[in-house]
Amino acid sequence: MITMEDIVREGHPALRQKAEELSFPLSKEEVILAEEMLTFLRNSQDPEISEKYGLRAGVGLAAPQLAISKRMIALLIPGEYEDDSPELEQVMINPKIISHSVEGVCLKDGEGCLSVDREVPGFVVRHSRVTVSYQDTTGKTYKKRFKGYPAIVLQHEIDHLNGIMFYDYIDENEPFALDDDISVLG
Ligand SMILES: OCN(O)CCCc1ccccc1
Ligand code: NI
Repeated sequence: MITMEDIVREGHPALRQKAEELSFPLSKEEVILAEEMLTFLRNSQDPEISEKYGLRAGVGLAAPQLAISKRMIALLIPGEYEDDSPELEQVMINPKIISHSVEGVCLKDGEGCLSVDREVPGFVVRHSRVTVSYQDTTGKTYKKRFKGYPAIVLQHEIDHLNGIMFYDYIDENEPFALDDDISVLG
């Protein structure tokens, strides 16, 4: 199972590389990796398992965070209430933002990252809405629109495939500076 030891931290070259597209059919190892990434997110959100294995809760994970420079991400965004089904539970292969809104959004409390063992305060302004094409592990292609928190998480993960970290967007001099047309979420 994937644990925190498998997640590389800032300074590791994989976090600053452009990851390679995967070709289909996926290898057995790649299919297993996809399942393991989603399982990590489920475990990280489970009070008992996360406590037992010392997992930081995550709603997304990108293969480069495992020092695997491949364009694969996993997303597990809980529903609004405890017993709801997840808002988004998906492994995306070769995800690509094919269009996005002009409007911007950011999370009121900023962002964090499993590969960053420190707080980096500041607003991370992202596209409010994105249209993403991706494939699932069988190679089936999808084109879907996302908004709100899922859109933010998705952009954070796709950034990892391009060697971008959330704090790259934070203005060092004015971390909480905001243009007045940016909506703040959360
Ligand atoms: O790359 C995944 N990861 O580091 C876990 C945190 C994901 C995440 C946290 C805050 C806002 C967007 C995305
Ligand atoms: Ni991250």
